[in-house]
Amino acid sequence: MKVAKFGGSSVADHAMLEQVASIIESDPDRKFIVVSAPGKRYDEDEKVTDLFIQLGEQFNSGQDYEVTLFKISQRFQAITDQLGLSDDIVARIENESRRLLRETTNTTHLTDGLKAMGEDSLARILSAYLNKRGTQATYVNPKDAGIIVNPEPGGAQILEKSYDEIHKLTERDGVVVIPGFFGYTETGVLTTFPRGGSDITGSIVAAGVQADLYENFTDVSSVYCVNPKIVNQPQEIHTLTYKEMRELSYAGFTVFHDEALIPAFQKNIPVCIKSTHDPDAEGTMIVASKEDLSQQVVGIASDEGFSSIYVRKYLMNREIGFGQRLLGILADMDISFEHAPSGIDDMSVIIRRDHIKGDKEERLKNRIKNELNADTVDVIHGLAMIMLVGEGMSERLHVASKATKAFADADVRINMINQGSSEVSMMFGIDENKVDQAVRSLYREFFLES
Ligand SMILES: Nc1ncnc2c1ncn2[C@@H]1O[C@H](COP(=O)(O)OP(=O)(O)O)[C@@H](O)[C@H]1O
Ligand SMILES: N[C@@H](CC(=O)OP(=O)(O)O)C(=O)O
Repeated sequence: MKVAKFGGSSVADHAMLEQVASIIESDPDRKFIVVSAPGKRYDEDEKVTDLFIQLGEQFNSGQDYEVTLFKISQRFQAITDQLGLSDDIVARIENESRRLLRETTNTTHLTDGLKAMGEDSLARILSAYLNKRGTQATYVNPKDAGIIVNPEPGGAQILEKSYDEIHKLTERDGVVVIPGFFGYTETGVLTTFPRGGSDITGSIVAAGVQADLYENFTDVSSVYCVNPKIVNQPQEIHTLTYKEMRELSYAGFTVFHDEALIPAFQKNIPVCIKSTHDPDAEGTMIVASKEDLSQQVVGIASDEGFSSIYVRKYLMNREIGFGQRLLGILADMDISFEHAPSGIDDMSVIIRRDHIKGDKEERLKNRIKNELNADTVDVIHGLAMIMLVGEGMSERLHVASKATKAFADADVRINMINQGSSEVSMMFGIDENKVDQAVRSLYREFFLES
């Protein structure tokens, strides 16, 4: 028994949905299907989820939102027309969106309600389409599926007790189609997972029904060792461990959500990343452990948009609790941090740039200066983090020397190195304008040179 999740790129238009239906029908084990909202059909296209977010923002700021609602309806209308389905589904999208706008007084609940409409509608469409083709299928709302989450709008996390409820889905006949990306709180409030969170739903369902395999269908035929948008046709990765994939996803491999590994991992369910365009290709398996650890680095991930808060205070080393108080200010201001390298009289905290938008940066600096009596507080923007990952990274010195050579070859200055507590990764901070040249050089060093 398998769970198959189809991402936004796999359900972007009617032709993709025809392909999705054939993939489902080609394997009777594909019983539980999780879908995203229609994604981009071409580079400049808009994702349906983004359109729904825009709709909510326009409504909240008193702007005209009719054009956006029309765009959304048209997008679904094109799909249902081409698949020969009734107009009811599209009428429902418009009516339900208007009802949400009219009746939802809480802004965050409204945003989540609208955001979920894309996957919810697509699941209804796919289920109707499968039935039209003669394949018995049922749309199951996440509430009926038992997906119960904590009340954190846009950042939901599954509650453990969901799994027993989800397991009851195995009693259902035919194919079960569940919209990804959202669940319900114990008090019945619709709450979405973080962006890209349909991967998380797929993993939760796989854990709940105790699937033999969680197949994640996307627009690439495997996970590559570097982002294919930076290196043309990089080497494919055939097998990864959960640990490796989680590090890589978190550090920039957007192909699979980093929070989607945990549910599958806890129940030891293997994950396979596969291409909707080429479903017979082997794909990438993500498993608990692998025997061959000869490869030191399996992947190089990169991500931009980081800032460093540099704090200097003479005799910081003698001041017990300084780090705790610094991080306490961040926690108090609801800012999460990524890394915190420190020296004798200095400490840097690396955060995501968008955590200190607007006047928050100035407020943060003032608090650090005043409350910690810091000599210097500087915020440096424009940083990128590059992460080398591999369970076989036992000789880390060797990896570090190869990496620093690659940075030097590419004429890229390293601002920060973090060997980290994780035994499987090594992180480098550099100028974000130099990411592509750095990644290409690292790729040459670790994957092309023998
Ligand atoms: N290392 C990588 N291997 C494969 N794809 C990657 C990698 N890093 C980033 N990506 C990007 O992830 C994309 C697939 O993820 P996403 O767009 O979220 O798909 P979906 O719509 O199926 O959820 C690919 O098109 C690719 O550009
Ligand atoms: N549609 C949601 C959730 C999701 O998982 O989408 P995708 O499969 O396109 O990454 C988003 O855009 O965030």
